[in-house]
Amino acid sequence: METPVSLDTIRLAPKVLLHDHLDGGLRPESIIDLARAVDYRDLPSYDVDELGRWFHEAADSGSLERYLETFAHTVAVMQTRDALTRVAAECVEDLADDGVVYAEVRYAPELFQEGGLSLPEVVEAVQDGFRQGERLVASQGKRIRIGTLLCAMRQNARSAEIAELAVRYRDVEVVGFDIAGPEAGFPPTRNLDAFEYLRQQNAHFTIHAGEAFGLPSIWEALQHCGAERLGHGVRIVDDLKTDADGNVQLGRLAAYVRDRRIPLEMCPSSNLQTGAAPSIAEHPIGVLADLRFRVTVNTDNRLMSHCSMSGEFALLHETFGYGWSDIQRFTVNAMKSAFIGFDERLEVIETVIKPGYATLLG
Ligand SMILES: O=c1[nH]cnc2c1ncn2[C@H]1C[C@H](O)[C@@H](CO)O1
Ligand SMILES: [Zn+2]
Repeated sequence: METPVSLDTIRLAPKVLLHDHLDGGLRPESIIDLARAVDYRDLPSYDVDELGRWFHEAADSGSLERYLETFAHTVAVMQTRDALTRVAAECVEDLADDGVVYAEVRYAPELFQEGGLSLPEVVEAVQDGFRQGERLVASQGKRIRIGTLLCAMRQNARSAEIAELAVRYRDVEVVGFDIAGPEAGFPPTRNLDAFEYLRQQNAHFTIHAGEAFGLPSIWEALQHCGAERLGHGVRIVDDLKTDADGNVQLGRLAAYVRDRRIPLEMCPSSNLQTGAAPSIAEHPIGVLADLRFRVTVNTDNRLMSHCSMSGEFALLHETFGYGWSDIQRFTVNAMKSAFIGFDERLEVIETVIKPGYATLLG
């Protein structure tokens, strides 16, 4: 018998997450602990519930720039080796608790040097935390694997250095690179040398594009920079036209994205907060999934958007009526689009995802 789809049953389903920011997913209680440890006095509240609410409300601003301002507090308490390791380990535990079996978690190493850490020290502290978290989860009989993406911030000029760092740590689960931060005024083409280097090294990268800025940003990310995936990419809907008979026509860029199976890392709750989509019912994920773009579902920032993978799927189930076969398709799409090896992706699809959904489908 088919298991009914609900938040609780979605939590049991194996899920794959490609777009989650380490500094956007801290537990409010850990932020308070870490702030006390380093005597950081600027948190808006030292009460766990109130602080959680503050992040969600402050990020609910309708603007990417204001959304990003809330990261000042999480970044401030992540300036030591121990803090980075703890935050990374807790991230793994929280994702595994939610039924995530593979996740690519990203962060910008350049933001964590205020306490004197070198870039390699930052990366090693986070990798230690991910491995600790994976071991803990395995000892509880659950399975999760974490790949890391290193981000360079668009507004800084350190992308070449961060790209080199990603390549240096590629054999210890740093699986790719990204650029993040404010989109308007910082086109991805400012980082061409980094992308050129990554391509020469056969390394993988995704680019935040088409979130706060439209089609030109997506076009540049793909055709100038060579991005393999798009972070968000929601504005690709601007290249769809509905004709008089109600048929949707794809413009050249949208057709390219669909034909080449370019993965869209869509983050519904985050998009509502930054104003990239007006409401969940009008979120482009509906039409893009109908048109069979390679859509994936992601959290972006679990703290700021007060969300989880299971919560995002529950929201989509309520809004668009998606059932297990749709959730499985999004999950397989994500696993196919991961930056780990083909054989490793296949293994997760065949041994974890397909059997998991077969059980739920009954
Ligand atoms: O949705 C986003 N768009 C652009 N940048 C973002 C988004 N969410 C988080 N960031 C930024 C803030 C973090 O400090 C940085 C690295 O994780 O990435
Ligand atoms: Zn993001």
